[in-house]
Amino acid sequence: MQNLPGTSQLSKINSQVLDPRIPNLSNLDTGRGMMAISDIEAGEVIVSVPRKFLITNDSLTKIYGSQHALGPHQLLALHLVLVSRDKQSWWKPYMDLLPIHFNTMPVKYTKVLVDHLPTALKEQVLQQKENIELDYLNCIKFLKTRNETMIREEYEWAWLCVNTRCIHMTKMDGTVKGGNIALAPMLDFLNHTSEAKIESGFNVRNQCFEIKTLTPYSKGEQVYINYGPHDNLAILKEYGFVLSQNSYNFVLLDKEVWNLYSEIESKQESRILTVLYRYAGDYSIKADEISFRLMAALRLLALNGTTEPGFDRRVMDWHDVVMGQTDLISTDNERKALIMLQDICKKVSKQAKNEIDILSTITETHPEAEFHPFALYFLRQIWNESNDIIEQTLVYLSDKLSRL
Ligand SMILES: C[S@@+](CC[C@H](N)C(=O)[O-])C[C@H]1O[C@@H](n2cnc3c(N)ncnc32)[C@H](O)[C@@H]1O
Repeated sequence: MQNLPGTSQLSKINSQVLDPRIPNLSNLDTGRGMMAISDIEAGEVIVSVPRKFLITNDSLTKIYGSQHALGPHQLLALHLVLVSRDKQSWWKPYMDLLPIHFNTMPVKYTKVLVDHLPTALKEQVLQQKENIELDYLNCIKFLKTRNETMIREEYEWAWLCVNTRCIHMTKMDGTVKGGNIALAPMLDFLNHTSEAKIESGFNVRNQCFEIKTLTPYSKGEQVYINYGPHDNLAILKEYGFVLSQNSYNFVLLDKEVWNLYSEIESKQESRILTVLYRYAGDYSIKADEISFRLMAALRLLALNGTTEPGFDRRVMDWHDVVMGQTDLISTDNERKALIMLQDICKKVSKQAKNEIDILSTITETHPEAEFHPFALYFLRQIWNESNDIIEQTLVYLSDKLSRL
């Protein structure tokens, strides 16, 4: 990949092409990326894109006017579709460098793989698909006013370009918070690691969008930015890849905990849910952590029956633990809560192992199915990571129970 002449003021980073057709499933396969061409110190600005090269909502309003109901993501995607049709466009060198497919993103998976996405991810992916469709229909309405049209595939490609490459415009001096999304050519060739520490924003003094690295790099190393504190499920959904090591990974156990609630609450009135109120949902485990909310919910579920005498007293004890005034409600309650979690983990581990087995033979059981090899690799990794977290939690639980 060549630097786009004049589109950025890159000083010490250059770009490198890795052929996307050659499957290389190693940690380093990030597609195209930026490389340090000399040592870079912490605190240096690594990329600086002048305002006139940013594709922002403001710049698009100058082209398309403001008499439309399109949001920034919708309009940026529509703009990419229209510009990609213009073979004489000044932006052609940039357009030619945009990805040609997004087949590693779950939203593009065929049913054979979608059926094996973790439930929470599957729901989010279906929602993303619906968002793309709604945005497409809105843009079609707008195009009709200009006697133009476009096909779904064109728009989906452009929508995903924006999703995976946009920046959030905030001023570097912090005067404007929230900001807006925009495309910043060249800067969007920087890949992600969770180790990278950066500061970014629009510098009002020089009218450039800048990224400053707080991590030093040596000549020849790939330079990274940080897309945010995302676990691999979120990275896969939004960007179509996974990190080989990701300390943000977690397993969500909401469905399993709600099942326990419904078993209890179907027999009695919903007193537990009333008590739970601020701790409802978001029950997760990480490799070395059981979330506070999850333990709070399980301890409540482990209180003896809501209709049995003394329930209100026991709920007060539960409140004391939640407020950090005491560690345990009682040894019996703690044991019950941990055993509940152990049962949940065993069930979820069985499901994860089953998915890993199915995915390991899916190319033989579904020879007709078409999918990108990375898509299958990423999906297997997601399940393996979940299983590792669950197994580590099971080891922790059995140790903890043996010492209670
Ligand atoms: C902003 S673009 C970065 C440039 C991109 N590599 C390219 O070739 O155009 C974001 C995309 O880069 C890829 N990517 C970024 N960081 C990555 C990483 N650590 N590992 C693998 N792919 C990565 C993903 O495909 C993601 O959707």
